[in-house]
Amino acid sequence: MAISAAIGTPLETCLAQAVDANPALKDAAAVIAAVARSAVEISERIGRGALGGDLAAAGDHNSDGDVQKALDVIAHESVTAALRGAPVAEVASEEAEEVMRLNPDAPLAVAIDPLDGSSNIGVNMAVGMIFGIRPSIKDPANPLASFTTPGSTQVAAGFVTYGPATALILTLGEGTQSYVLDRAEGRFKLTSQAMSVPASAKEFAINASNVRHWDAPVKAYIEDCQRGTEGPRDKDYNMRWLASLVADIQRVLTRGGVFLYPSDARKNYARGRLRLLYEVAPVAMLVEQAGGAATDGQTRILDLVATGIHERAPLVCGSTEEVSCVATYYAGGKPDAGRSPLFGQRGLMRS
Ligand SMILES: O=P(O)(O)OC[C@H]1O[C@](O)(COP(=O)(O)O)[C@@H](O)[C@@H]1O
Ligand SMILES: [Mg+2]
Ligand SMILES: [Mg+2]
Repeated sequence: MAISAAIGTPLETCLAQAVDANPALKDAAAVIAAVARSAVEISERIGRGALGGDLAAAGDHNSDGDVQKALDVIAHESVTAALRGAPVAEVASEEAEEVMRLNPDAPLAVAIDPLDGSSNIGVNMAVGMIFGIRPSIKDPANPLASFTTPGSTQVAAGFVTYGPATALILTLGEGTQSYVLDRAEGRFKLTSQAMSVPASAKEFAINASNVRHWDAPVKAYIEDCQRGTEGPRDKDYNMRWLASLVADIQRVLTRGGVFLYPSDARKNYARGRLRLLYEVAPVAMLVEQAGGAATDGQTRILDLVATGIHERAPLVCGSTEEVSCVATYYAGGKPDAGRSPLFGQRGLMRS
């Protein structure tokens, strides 16, 4: 349901309007309201910085082998407590090894990254939360059933960015909206009814320290971006990398660009770093709903099916021109955009 409410309308009112227009969204709206309440709590905690204790204090390891920081655990506890009061049967959280069972008869399942961008905890940089909401599939023989369907089965998805402003980026399956936390009132208010990713862009985001591990197509694509107007892309690119998926994607949703966390040759990185259910699939839905594209290099993310709740997937997403250009490199080609002959001549002229 596209949101037609005026800018500044509270989230709860926008959700109520969406439910009026499509009653099937009632349960998803209740889940989103619960997630938003938790986000307000976490935002306040983050806003206190070191005054609220050492949020970066190291604890145990999570299912992926990452060290859990204090804020990872605080966020997980806050959001799962909120979801207990919502129509949620199962939760797949980054910070829990197994699927958590909440309200067995409830209609929905939620995949959640309670705290995204953990390396930014404690240094006053943007972090966030990511979630994808799916139908709960009641299959006693398969405890993972709700999470082993394609990302296209998500009924809603969103993320929160705890940055200079706390923002909620949301899709209920038709368009992507943004909200900002009004700190004085402790609630989110609509700031964009329809985010739109420009089709072409001149910014790429990738952790360039991994260049020696990348696959040949990613290396070739980034090299050609770096060659700027002297290469086949014929435009000068800028690079941005915040090490916080939510913040990088909020930028891409706002002014375009491409984000890549590709597979690479490091141990355990054959499918990149990001997790399919609670990072990659929700982001893909948000980006597609804003007119962008999301693939694993070649295949549409929303067609991928997880086989385990912490499974990873490579992610290439953002402006359609860039995402399809990366796919061209993966398919063994080079972009021509009608430019190859000219580029050849210019290359000759410049040599
Ligand atoms: O440290 P790297 O390899 O650049 O990875 C950064 C990526 O890892 C993440 O922090 C992974 O998320 P978590 O912090 O939830 O584990 C992304 O937000 C970010 O894009
Ligand atoms: Mg994350
Ligand atoms: Mg996380």
